[in-house]
Amino acid sequence: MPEQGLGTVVAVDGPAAAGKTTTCLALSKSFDLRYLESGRTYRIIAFEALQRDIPVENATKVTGLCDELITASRSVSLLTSDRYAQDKLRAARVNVAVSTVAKIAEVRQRVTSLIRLWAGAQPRCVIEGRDIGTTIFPAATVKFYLTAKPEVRAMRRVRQERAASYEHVLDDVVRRDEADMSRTTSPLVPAEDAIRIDTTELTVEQVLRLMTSACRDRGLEINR
Ligand SMILES: Nc1ncnc2c1ncn2[C@@H]1O[C@H](COP(=O)(O)OP(=O)(O)O)[C@@H](O)[C@H]1O
Ligand SMILES: Nc1ccn([C@H]2C[C@H](O)[C@@H](COP(=O)(O)OP(=O)(O)O)O2)c(=O)n1
Repeated sequence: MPEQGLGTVVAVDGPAAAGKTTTCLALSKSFDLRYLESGRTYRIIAFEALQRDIPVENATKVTGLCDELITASRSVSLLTSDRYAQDKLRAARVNVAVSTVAKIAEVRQRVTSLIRLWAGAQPRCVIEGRDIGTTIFPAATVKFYLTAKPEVRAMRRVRQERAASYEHVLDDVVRRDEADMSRTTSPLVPAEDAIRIDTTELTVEQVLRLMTSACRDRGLEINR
């Protein structure tokens, strides 16, 4: 059982620009939790595939690349590698390629193992992604599923990345929602026991109040 002996895990899942990173970083400070952005690893694999002209549809080649990256970074370090600039991992072409990479079951298995290994070494952590509360840590201490209307999420991302075109960002958000929710392996769905928060009409502070209160109810001790 991968979850045996695990410390506190707060799982935060949901679609793009629902507010996962913002709230995870705040919870990480408030409750002294180590933070992991799991989507970054899928982005690194997609980015490297594009750099090396590996077709992202080729599951065998992408899985081979994934193994190579894991070996080169000595296992879990791939998850937290600072070799990759944020703007490169968030480029439009990576946004497109990452959905295909994230569908590959063998890649998901490897990333899942890395995340479990990483979390096993942390006394307390908060992890954001798409399948943290469903597949990776079904027995997480607290699970959140954040969402918001696609139009609102796209507008947030436009402001965040100073993107030129709202239409392009909305198309990407809707396309990734569809890809993440419809894939066979670990699709994006709320865990049955996740606390669902629709952030469409809530401020970050309001969302954080709900999340903080739920964490305290589950026995997490606040830092400050
Ligand atoms: N409830 C909210 N209201 C307004 N803006 C928000 C809210 N939650 C997040 N944001 C903003 O939306 C953008 C995307 O949020 P982020 O936390 O990166 O989303 P995710 O990690 O789910 O992709 C950021 O600029 C963030 O400040
Ligand atoms: N646990 C995860 C995390 C991300 N993914 C995939 C699906 C997502 O569209 C991409 C990118 O995730 P990321 O969290 O960086 O995306 P956003 O910041 O929410 O836009 O990776 C996944 O399949 N499983």
